[in-house]
Amino acid sequence: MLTKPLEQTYFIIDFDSTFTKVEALDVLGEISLIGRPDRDDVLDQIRTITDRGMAGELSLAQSLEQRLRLLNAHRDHLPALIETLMTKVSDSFQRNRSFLSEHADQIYIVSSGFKEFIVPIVTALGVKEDHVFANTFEYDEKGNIVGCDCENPLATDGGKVKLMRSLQLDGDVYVIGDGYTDYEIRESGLANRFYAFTENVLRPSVVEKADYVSPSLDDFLFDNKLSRSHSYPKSRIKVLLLENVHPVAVHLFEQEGFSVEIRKGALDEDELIEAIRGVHILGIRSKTNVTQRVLEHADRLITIGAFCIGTNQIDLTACSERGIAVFNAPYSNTRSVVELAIGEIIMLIRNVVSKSNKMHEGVWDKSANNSFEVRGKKLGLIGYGNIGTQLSVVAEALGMEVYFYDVVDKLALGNARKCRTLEDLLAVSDIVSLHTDGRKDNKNLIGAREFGLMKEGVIFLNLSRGHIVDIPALVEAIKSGKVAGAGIDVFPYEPKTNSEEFINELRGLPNVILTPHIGGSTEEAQENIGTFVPGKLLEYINNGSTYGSVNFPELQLPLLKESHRLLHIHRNVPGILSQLNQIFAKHHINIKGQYLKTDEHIGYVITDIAKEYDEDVVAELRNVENTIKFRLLY
Ligand SMILES: NC(=O)c1ccc[n+]([C@@H]2O[C@H](COP(=O)([O-])OP(=O)(O)OC[C@H]3O[C@@H](n4cnc5c(N)ncnc54)[C@H](O)[C@@H]3O)[C@@H](O)[C@H]2O)c1
Ligand SMILES: O=C(O)[C@H](O)COP(=O)(O)O
Repeated sequence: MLTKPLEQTYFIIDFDSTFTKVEALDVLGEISLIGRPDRDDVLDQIRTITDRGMAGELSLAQSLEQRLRLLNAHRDHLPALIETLMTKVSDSFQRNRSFLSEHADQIYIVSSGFKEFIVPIVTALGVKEDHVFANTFEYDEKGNIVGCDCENPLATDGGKVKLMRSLQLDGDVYVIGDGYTDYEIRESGLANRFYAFTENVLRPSVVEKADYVSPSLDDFLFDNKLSRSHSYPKSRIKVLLLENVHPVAVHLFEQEGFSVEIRKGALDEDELIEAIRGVHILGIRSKTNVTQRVLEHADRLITIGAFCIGTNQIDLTACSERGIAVFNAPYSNTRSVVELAIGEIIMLIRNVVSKSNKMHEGVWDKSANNSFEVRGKKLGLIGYGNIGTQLSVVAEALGMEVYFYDVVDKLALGNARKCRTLEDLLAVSDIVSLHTDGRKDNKNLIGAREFGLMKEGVIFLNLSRGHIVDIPALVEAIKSGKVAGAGIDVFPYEPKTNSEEFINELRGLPNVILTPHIGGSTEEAQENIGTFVPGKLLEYINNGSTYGSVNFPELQLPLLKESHRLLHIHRNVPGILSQLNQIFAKHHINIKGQYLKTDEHIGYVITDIAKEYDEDVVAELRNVENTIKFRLLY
């Protein structure tokens, strides 16, 4: 928080690696040294000198003089430098242009860089030209840059301190910068606070001296309750990703400026309770159970991403009741499951597994007994959703006859035939493949009775969820010969990590392919999921859109432009919308757009309002009875 009124507070901002992402003289070197065989070596030398200067190991005069000599630059290189720097303005400065222009009277740029390139960049974002204090180049008669104006205090050691003394600012002075010379202003007593700016570079020796660390300008503005582009600094949004989620997802969240923690395996309930505190976004796969108990400890959780299809591991009702939106990737790995199922059907019906095992023991058993083609065989699909339908199409292409049974009336694709009952499907199929979702009611859907109804010598596949099949009944059916071959990818209990032993009664049985829940584990699928799910989570976090959520009323919203967006999640009881609108009316709030969608548990109201609003409104909206969660987007 500011300690003096805004008009009596001055913001002294560094240029290189603070206002811009880069050191301008490094960029100038990249331009001026083009074509030189030793370019990379010289650029390395320039960077080393810059870093030593910034860390306080070299005097400023030494650092400037040595770098200018190595640069060999010319006046004609400056337009290209300015053009490049324009694209390198720090992201949070770009986002907060309005702060720079609205408070131009309080903002000064104090830099040991050069006005020739600083002025065009900072004035384009609203800073006043006469508030820029920096060096100027000296040129020879051919336009070569040969040095700098030595009379300028900023060209000398302790230059920023001398300059600040001469400014005689009457009020509080806050310095924002990444370098040691910025800290020196505070050390000299000419500033009240020094904020180490770490968005582009983190210098431990500078951070150590800082009063505060600002990972971005958003953080600085948030901490001082100043006008800003984001209601909450992105660096403070914590993302926890479990179960080896693809690195592309980590990259996407980091690119957004969020703080990301990753863990390789799944966590059990107590471990997750410990880890979930302070987390805003949780990313899991099929093995992490998000229970009511876990959610009771999720003090900051806004949204959960299931980086897979199944969401049966998440207590969706409890999430809705707490206003936590859950998203998954319903299509990204379906093809991978289908390909594995087809491969397994062929391997099992040809008895390849047993033959291969024997070969490894030195047994040559060439025969056609119990080996069949898939062409013309009857494939029975239980569950005709995204995977079942895709498998149906691919299997038909191989010449199989497809039958399916689904609890919902589904359109048959191609020549597939719908079965009226599960019993009808079991009676007709040579191969039975399970593709239902993992809802609790489906526990032991396939047990002794169902195996009894199948054909003798049936091939059985489960690549859906482990609890849907009664494993002792399957073991019995395999031992009796009823099931001639089985492909099982999912199990009622699955090891949490790769170092835990897999214990199951199916181990060691003949013509059984056991796979460690890898139906969706291909490079392609994981990368697809790693891009898709963060896309959904970011749309929700940044824009409020819930399109594709598995537990929230779905709303696809227009992008937020020149408005604030109020997101209100409440228990679905009558009268909430009118209460919200009464509050808006009372405060003369200009509503620019409003959207409402409800489901049986919750209502979701989005209201876009003009940027100028009375802060009391927010408190009143939060206090509306039956409010579950409230967020404000800038
Ligand atoms: N092994 C893996 O790695 C892997 C990968 C992806 C998906 N899966 C699992 O595969 C299964 C299918 O995925 P999907 O994307 O096709 O799901 P989906 O939701 O699109 O389809 C499931 C279908 O099953 C039907 N259904 C539910 N209960 C049924 C029942 N008792 N009898 C008949 N039909 C029933 C539903 O009506 C729905 O049409 C899910 O359990 C999913 O979690 C596993
Ligand atoms: O639900 C799914 O998509 C599959 O079961 C895959 O789960 P996984 O991401 O944990 O492998």
